[in-house]
Amino acid sequence: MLGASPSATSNQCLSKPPSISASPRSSTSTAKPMSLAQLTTSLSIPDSKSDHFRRLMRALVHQGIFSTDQETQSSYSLTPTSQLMLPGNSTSITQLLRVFIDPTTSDSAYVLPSWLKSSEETTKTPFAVLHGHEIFELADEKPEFTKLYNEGMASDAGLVMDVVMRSCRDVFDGVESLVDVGGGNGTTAMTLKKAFPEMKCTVFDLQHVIQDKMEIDGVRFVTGDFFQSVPPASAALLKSILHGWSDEDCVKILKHCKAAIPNKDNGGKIIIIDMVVGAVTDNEVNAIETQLFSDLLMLIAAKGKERNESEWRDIIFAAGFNNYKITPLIGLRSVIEVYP
Ligand SMILES: C[S@@+](CC[C@H](N)C(=O)[O-])C[C@H]1O[C@@H](n2cnc3c(N)ncnc32)[C@H](O)[C@@H]1O
Ligand SMILES: O=c1cc(-c2ccc(O)c(O)c2)oc2c(O)c(O)ccc12
Repeated sequence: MLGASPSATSNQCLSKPPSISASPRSSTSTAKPMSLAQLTTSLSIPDSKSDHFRRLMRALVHQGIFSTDQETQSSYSLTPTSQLMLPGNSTSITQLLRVFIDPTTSDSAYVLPSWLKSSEETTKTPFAVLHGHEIFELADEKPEFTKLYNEGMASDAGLVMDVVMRSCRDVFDGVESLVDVGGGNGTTAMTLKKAFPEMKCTVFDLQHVIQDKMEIDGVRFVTGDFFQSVPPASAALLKSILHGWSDEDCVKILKHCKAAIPNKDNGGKIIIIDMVVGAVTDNEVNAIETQLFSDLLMLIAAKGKERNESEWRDIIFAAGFNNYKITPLIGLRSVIEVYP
């Protein structure tokens, strides 16, 4: 994928054509469409491979990664999709895409056929069958992959929190303190702290993710295990957590979150940011298809699943909550506010 390739960073003049405005962050750069010759030169592709490269671009145009003028097909521009892959941008998801295409993740898919047929491998994911460890247990053996994974999740947080802050920041209004459960490197909590300076923000995650961080930009870091307990706060945030766990595990995590927040009369709430399969705001066919592929990723790399509303309702009520409200965001995710 050109935009995601480290060698494509010289491709800067493809950034942000003025005609394309669907980037989540509006751009001030003046990007121009590029001809095939300009592209092959800047990507160091020899003339002998120019036509091979043109065929790759043709397929990427068909996929919506680039656009081209219909008549001459002589120049290529970025689309909203490829704008999300530009390096050095706080809403770039290049690092997340690198996690998906890394052989550590993608090779697990090849285990799926034998895994499905085996009655023994019900407690391990295809990922663990291949690597001997689940994804969060690889820090010692594959530190490079764990680093990539944590950076990938942070890049997802950069994009999704940008959308959340633009479309439903009121979800966080009046929240005095918040614990970001499984909050990774703190990207989400830092975005919230910037937007709500009065909010006391805590990131809660495993030792190997947080290491010796104590406090950064007013955000506190606490090490622990959400299957044991969750630090107290007025609200608990679960972003891209529950999709990675079985219904039983989700109920356990949600119960620990419920114990961490004030009761019904005192205004506690849980804020879940995850996919609700079928709850999409636009371009339904593509969005649902991508949600279903994300569900397959959860099948190979995690013990979880992407849930539809009825599946979310079941785990929310099983954990003892009384009420919830779903707000779909642009893209694939929804915000689910959950009340005791
Ligand atoms: C898919 S990532 C999501 C990270 C972050 N919430 C985000 O959306 O960018 C899942 C996170 O859960 C953390 N995690 C996994 N198991 C955990 C546990 N038992 N207790 C606390 N955190 C855990 C992982 O280390 C990782 O940071
Ligand atoms: O490989 C994974 C990928 C993701 C993931 C996160 C945010 C996204 O936007 C997304 O599209 C995928 O989440 C995981 C997870 O939550 C696990 O527990 C285990 C593995 C994964």
